[in-house]
Formats: sequence, structure tokens, C-alpha cells
Amino acid sequence: MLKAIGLMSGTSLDGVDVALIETDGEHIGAFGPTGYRAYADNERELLRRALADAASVTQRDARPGILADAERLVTRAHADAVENFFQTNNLSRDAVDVVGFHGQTVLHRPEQKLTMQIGDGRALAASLGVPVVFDLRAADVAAGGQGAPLVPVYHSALVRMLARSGPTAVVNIGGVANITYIDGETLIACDTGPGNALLDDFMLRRTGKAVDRDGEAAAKGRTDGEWLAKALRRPFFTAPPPKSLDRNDFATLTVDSMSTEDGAATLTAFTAASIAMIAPRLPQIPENWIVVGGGASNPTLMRILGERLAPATVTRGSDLGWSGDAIEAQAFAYMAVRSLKGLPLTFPGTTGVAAPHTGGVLAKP
Ligand SMILES: Nc1ncnc2c1ncn2[C@@H]1O[C@H](COP(=O)(O)OP(=O)(O)OP(=O)(O)O)[C@@H](O)[C@H]1O
Ligand SMILES: CC(=O)N[C@H]1[C@@H]2OC[C@@H](O2)[C@@H](O)[C@@H]1O[C@H](C)C(=O)O
Repeated sequence: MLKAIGLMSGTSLDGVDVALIETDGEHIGAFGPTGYRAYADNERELLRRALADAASVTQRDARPGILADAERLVTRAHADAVENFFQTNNLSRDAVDVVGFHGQTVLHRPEQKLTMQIGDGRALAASLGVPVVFDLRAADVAAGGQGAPLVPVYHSALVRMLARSGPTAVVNIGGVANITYIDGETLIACDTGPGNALLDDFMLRRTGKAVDRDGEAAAKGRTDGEWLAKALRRPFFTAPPPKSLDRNDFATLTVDSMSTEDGAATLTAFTAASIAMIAPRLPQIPENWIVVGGGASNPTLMRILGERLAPATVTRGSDLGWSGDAIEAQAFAYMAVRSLKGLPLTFPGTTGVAAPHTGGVLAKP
């Protein structure tokens, strides 16, 4: 078993998640500590500007506008996060075999063979003195896959440990939401639609804080059924998997004419309803849905999701002993070890790549 640290800075732009696991790339031997390094408001603002500047990029190594600054910030924030993690957990860097570094997605257009994660893997390896595996999406996209979602290979390892029978779905509600369907050897995955990003962006504009904390605003509002029905008519929602999204693919769907409460309720219902829309496109309707990611901490979203998915059971991953917030970071630790071993990260059922495919680039310190 190797000791691996995974690092994820997701589309919510909230911060860097850190997690240590022990794994041989197949089985999970042990779950280690987890950590988090939030972005300061000015850092988050820089990342938001980077998303805007990335929108016109056509080459994945181009860094116009603010992107070079943003990339330095991402690298530095991840180095800080790991140094802090070493100190807090009294860990020596020599005890860690590899770091899996996702970076920050600023653009995702797989149909143009373009997916761009900023963050300098070589600089991170040099700064930490630990081997770093980075650029984990590019090989899949180059081979014709969606390059996302990548976490299904890890969700499937977690579900195997539960030793359940029958189809199970793991739903990750981050900035974008995605699902992994597991039934025996069958593994199917895709992004389902918005996660928290639309709601976060709306709340930021209305309140100056990029979150509807505990779903409080949404709980007081009324969903605009007409708006929701229209939004759900986008062809993305009836397309079968595999499919993936850029964070801002639905950014033009705004609820700015509504009150804060009604807008939050409508966007929360949009996330739940779009997740439920994947059910009939799976081989069987899952009996059990396990929800992970930040959205699992939003009780209003969880309530609406439970209503939409009934009579199936909806459980939070944290109630099964899974890490609430660090599953994606754990997944990148797991993928780093798989990458070192040349094992596949993506599969025809998860990204649409023609054959199981490995990925990642190794930077030695
Ligand atoms: N208590 C809470 N109440 C409401 N929303 C919450 C709460 N805690 C977290 N969230 C939501 O979860 C988001 C963070 O989710 P997460 O950390 O899974 O995102 P991410 O790592 O960016 O994910 P991804 O890479 O999957 O997009 C926050 O931006 C917020 O919208
Ligand atoms: C391109 C990109 O970074 N996509 C993210 C995003 O956030 C959630 C969803 O959209 C998922 O497809 C992916 O992240 C997770 C970690 C994944 O690849 O599984």
C-alpha cells in the first residue's frame, strides 16, 4: 500500500480539500486525515476573473489575461494546504509516496478536445519535495472521452467496501453535480446538471456571500414551476450518459427577477430535479442514492432530492462513515496511485472513452 495525498479545488471555488489515504490503487487500505484551505475573498475573486478570461482560450497551455496570476495562486494555495496538513498531522513528507493534484478547472469543452486545469504540478513537486501526479483529465479528452467525471472509479471502490447488492447511485453535488451508477461490474457516470454553482453565484450577487447557508433562503421561498420546466427542457437533461459540463454552462439561466428566497428555492429545485432526471436514463432506477459533496450539507436541497427520488432511499455519504467534504480529494489520491501503476482512471461507461484509459503526468521533485 502507498500513502497518497489528494488535492482538489472544485468548481465551487470555495477552497482546497486535502486528504490522505493508503491504497494499492485497487483497494483502500486506510483513510487518513483530511484538511481544507479556504480561498480568501480576494483569491476567489481572482479565480472568478480567471474563469472569465479562460472563456476565449483555444489552446490548453495558453495563459492570457489574469490566468498566469491565477495559476500561481492555485499552485501556492495547494503548497500551503499541504505544508499545513503536514504540520497539523505531524506528518513527515518522506512518509508520503505521492500527491494527486487536480488543479482548478477554468474551462471544460470536451467537444473541442479542450479541458484546462490551472496549477503547476512540477512547481508543486519541487516545492513539496514529494512526487506529484497532475493533469489527470487531459489523456481522456485526447482519447475522445469527456474528461469528466473522474471520481467514479473511486466511488466504485467505496461502494464495493459497503458490500451492497442492487444498483446504487452516488451523487456528488459540488459546483456541478455528477452521478456514478454501480451495479455489480456495471459502472456508468455523467454530470447531471447544476450543483451549487448557480445558487452560490446568485447568493453572492444578492447577499455578498456565495452560499445559501443550510438552505435557509430556499426553505422560505417558492419554486417558480414555469421557470423550472423551461430550464429542464435544455437538451442536456434528456441526453444519455456520458456527458459533462463546464461550470458556467447554465449561467445564462438566471432568476434575477425573483426575490432572494424564491430565486434560491427555484435554483435548489433545479439542482434536485436535474439529478432526478438521470434516473430513467440508467439501466435500472437505483434503489439507493448516496449523496456526497457540499450539497449534502444543504438540508433544503436534500429534502427536495428525497421527494424527487422517492420511493428510493437517499442517504448522506457522511452517514455511512464516508468523508463528508474530502471524498474528491481522496479520489485524486487514489487516482494518483492508479496513474503510477498505469491502471485505468476512465472507462467507456464513465467518460465515453473508447477503452479503459489511464492518465496523469508524473512530476518528480
Ligand atoms: N452548510 C451548507 N449549506 C448550504 N450549502 C453548503 C453548505 N456547505 C457547503 N455547501 C455548498 O457546497 C459547496 C462546496 O461543495 P464542494 O466542496 O463539494 O464543491 P467543489 O469541491 O467545488 O466540488 P466539484 O469539484 O464537485 O464542483 C459550497 O460552495 C456551497 O454551495
Ligand atoms: C471539468 C471539471 O473539472 N469537472 C468537475 C465539475 O465538478 C463536478 C463535476 O463537474 C465533475 O465532472 C468534475 O469534478 C469531479 C471531481 C470529477 O471529475 O469527478
